[in-house]
Amino acid sequence: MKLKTLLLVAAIALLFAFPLLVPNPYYVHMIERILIYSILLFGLDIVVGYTGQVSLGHAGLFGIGAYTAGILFFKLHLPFVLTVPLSIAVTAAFGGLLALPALKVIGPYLAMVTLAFGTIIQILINEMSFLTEGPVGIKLTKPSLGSYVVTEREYFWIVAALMLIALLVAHRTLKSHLGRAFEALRDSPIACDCMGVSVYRYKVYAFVISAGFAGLAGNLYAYSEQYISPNTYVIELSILFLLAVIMGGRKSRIGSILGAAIIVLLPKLLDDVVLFRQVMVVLSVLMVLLSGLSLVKGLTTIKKLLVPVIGTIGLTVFSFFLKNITDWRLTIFGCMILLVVYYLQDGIVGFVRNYYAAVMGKQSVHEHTLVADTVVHSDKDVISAAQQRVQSGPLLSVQSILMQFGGLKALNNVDLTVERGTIHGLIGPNGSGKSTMMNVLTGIYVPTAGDVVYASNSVVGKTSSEIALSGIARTFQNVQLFGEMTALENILVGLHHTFDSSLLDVALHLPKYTNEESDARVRALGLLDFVGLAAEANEEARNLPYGKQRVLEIARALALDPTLLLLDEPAAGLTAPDIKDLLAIIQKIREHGITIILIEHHMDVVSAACDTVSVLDFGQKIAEGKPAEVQSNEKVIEAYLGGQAT
Ligand SMILES: Nc1ncnc2c1ncn2[C@@H]1O[C@H](COP(=O)(O)OP(=O)(O)OP(=O)(O)O)[C@@H](O)[C@H]1O
Repeated sequence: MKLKTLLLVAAIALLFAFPLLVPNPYYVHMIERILIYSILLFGLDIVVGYTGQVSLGHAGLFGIGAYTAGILFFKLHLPFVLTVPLSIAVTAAFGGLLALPALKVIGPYLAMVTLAFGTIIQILINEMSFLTEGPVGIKLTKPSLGSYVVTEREYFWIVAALMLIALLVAHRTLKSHLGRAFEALRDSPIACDCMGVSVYRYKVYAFVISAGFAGLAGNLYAYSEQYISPNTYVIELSILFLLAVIMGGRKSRIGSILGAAIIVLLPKLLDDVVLFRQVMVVLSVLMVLLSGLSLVKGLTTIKKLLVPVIGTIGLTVFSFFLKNITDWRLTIFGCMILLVVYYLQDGIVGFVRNYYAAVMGKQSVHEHTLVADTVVHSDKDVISAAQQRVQSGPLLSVQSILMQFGGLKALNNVDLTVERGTIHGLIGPNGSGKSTMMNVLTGIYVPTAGDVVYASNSVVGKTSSEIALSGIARTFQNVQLFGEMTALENILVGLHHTFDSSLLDVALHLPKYTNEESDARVRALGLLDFVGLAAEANEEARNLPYGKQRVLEIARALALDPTLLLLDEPAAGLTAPDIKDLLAIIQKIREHGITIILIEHHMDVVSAACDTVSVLDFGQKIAEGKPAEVQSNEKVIEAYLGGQAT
């Protein structure tokens, strides 16, 4: 930790000393460009790396930031201190606009729509000459502070300072509940909504915050170049930004800076054949050394290394036959991108991180540390049922529910009453409509007809996140964890509702946020302990054994402070000892006054846990009663045996 701080201080000192150490304005300007692009990439990484959305519209946002600065400077003569916040605000507003398609479409469709957004912005800049001066462009001077116009060197320092502030804000945001919400919506949008974290809202937040960074970068770029024109903000630039995030390494600020350096320096490198040869020789030597080490440590096979090693050495040898690199620039660039994207899918930072972890024989290193002096909490503290608004009467009343998919009635006129504090089993053969019922109760499906009354209020028509926040939590038949997040972070997403901090609280680390964060971490650890997963707190959820993933899902659901907990086949795929532990956990949950609906195929689990059981068959309720009664019911036996019972 100390070494890390020392390195950071040294890097910052070196950054500020750079214009003094290397006074050549060409190099100062080049580093300045890297810093500006880094700011944009911090933002783009929020959208691409964290929320998993594609954006080819960021060159357009960059242009909006630059033109806001240019227009305010040129038309209104506003000072730098005003154009900076205005560029951020205007671009953030456009980011909200760009978010709208992301709410409707995903993947290649989103790429197309954001690409169209970028193109429209460029055309508008070109055509709206009355505001933007069209193709002629706008000339600016370096910013002035009062009557004093800053020098090139001083401007570099301003950019460096703003880049560090942007870095800090991005880092803090992404390590907070906001960043966890962004990651959660990428890994499992359904689970995210069912944890009370609205996918809709957080997608918009991600685009707006990301655009704010693009706005700042655009503003600084305008003053840096002192001239802006529409042909800078083209689609190629958006693609380059996207490549920078991927090559540098997504979900990493260092990755963004590396990515920015690559896209600024690579064209220069490909201009100078001698420099290119030198860099390729160094790369080849590094490649051979690292490959040798990997083989010795048994981390990879010769077969896997063959193409990248031969490719790099081949490119190096090829460079010595080149007299002029200009004609080959695009081809070499393409080859490099192919090699990096294909072989370093986690980017350079991801590769280094994984390689280091593998060589050191450790699991991927997580920066999250456990709260040092964790107070040992009683179960009462970590588990608390949501406020029950109505204390008498059934907790849940499902009234004549019809759920139709085309001609198929997955639920056909089903009534269900769940009493408070009970465990209510829901069983039935495959395809009988049990999961459909869960989806109706949690707002994933809106029923064709009928009503669902929970704690005296109808939940039909409410969104999944609204229903979750009203106290209905669930687990999923196919585990829906946030795979790239640790067990602790998964629970923290469940505790999202305990946060009230704004972006400002997070960015400034105000006590409101730091208190909420440390309280949530203590509670998350308590919940992990409750289900016996305290030792796995820092393990990525996707690396946990299946049985542990299932109980982690239960702990995450408990984080929501539910009054009603829906467990969808929690024993599926579990070993006999795991099932025993699961039963103990279910009993403990019940002791805390939480009502449970349990879908289960294991009849021994149902018999052991449930007070009442309802049986569905072909979307209809065919029986209801105590487990023993239901099991001996003729209709139930017939349904399970497919009509062969006599
Ligand atoms: N989104 C959907 N679109 C079309 N049909 C659906 C949809 N969801 C469920 N169904 C159909 O509804 C019926 C009930 O499915 P459901 O998953 O609720 O059954 P289940 O009792 O949970 O089964 P299992 O025990 O196998 O999970 C099935 O015929 C299923 O194919």
